[in-house]
Amino acid sequence: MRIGLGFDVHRFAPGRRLVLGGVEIPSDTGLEGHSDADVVLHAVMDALLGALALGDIGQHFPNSDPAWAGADSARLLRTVWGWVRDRGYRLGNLDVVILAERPKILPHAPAMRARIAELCECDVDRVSIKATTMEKMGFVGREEGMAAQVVVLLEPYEGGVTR
Ligand SMILES: Nc1ccn([C@@H]2O[C@H](COP(=O)(O)O)[C@@H](O)[C@H]2O)c(=O)n1
Ligand SMILES: C[C@@]1(CO)OP(=O)(O)OP(=O)(O)OC[C@H]1O
Repeated sequence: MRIGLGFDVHRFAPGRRLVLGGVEIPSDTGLEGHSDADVVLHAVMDALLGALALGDIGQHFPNSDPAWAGADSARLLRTVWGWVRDRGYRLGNLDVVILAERPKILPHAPAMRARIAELCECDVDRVSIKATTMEKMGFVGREEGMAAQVVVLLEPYEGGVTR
């Protein structure tokens, strides 16, 4: 078994799309980033990479590389998940906490769970999404941006998938 921890932060930016957990959420304010700035999938990828001691997403998809400008983070996660699968692991479970004053995350959690489960080739009941505000404290509380934290457990598995 391997455990991994991921954390990411992105600043709010008016006029940008808000993509979280591979799902576009209607909002007049999105997140700033070189890629689509999907803070949730970035933390998922860092957790997976951490579990296998493969570094972090910045090493594999540098923000100085024009190839990743506007990148769909779901596409990057597919690549990272391929590395996990090729090493003979399946997803045990994955737990996400989104730190955001807004928008309300819970109505979008089922779609995010389904998308992450699809990308990580597992049943949706292995993927959890939770959210909390920061009670108006700190950069999240001031609505400057949002953060996501993820813990993942990988299990050795000859078949490669968890269905
Ligand atoms: N962006 C968010 C933040 C919170 N929630 C949900 O509201 C509950 C209460 O949040 P507190 O920070 O006041 O504890 C939280 O447990 C989530 O269920 C949310 O959906 N989106
Ligand atoms: C995936 C990348 C690619 O530029 O996305 P960014 O939007 O730059 O986001 P960040 O979490 O700051 O760093 C990860 C990068 O590797």
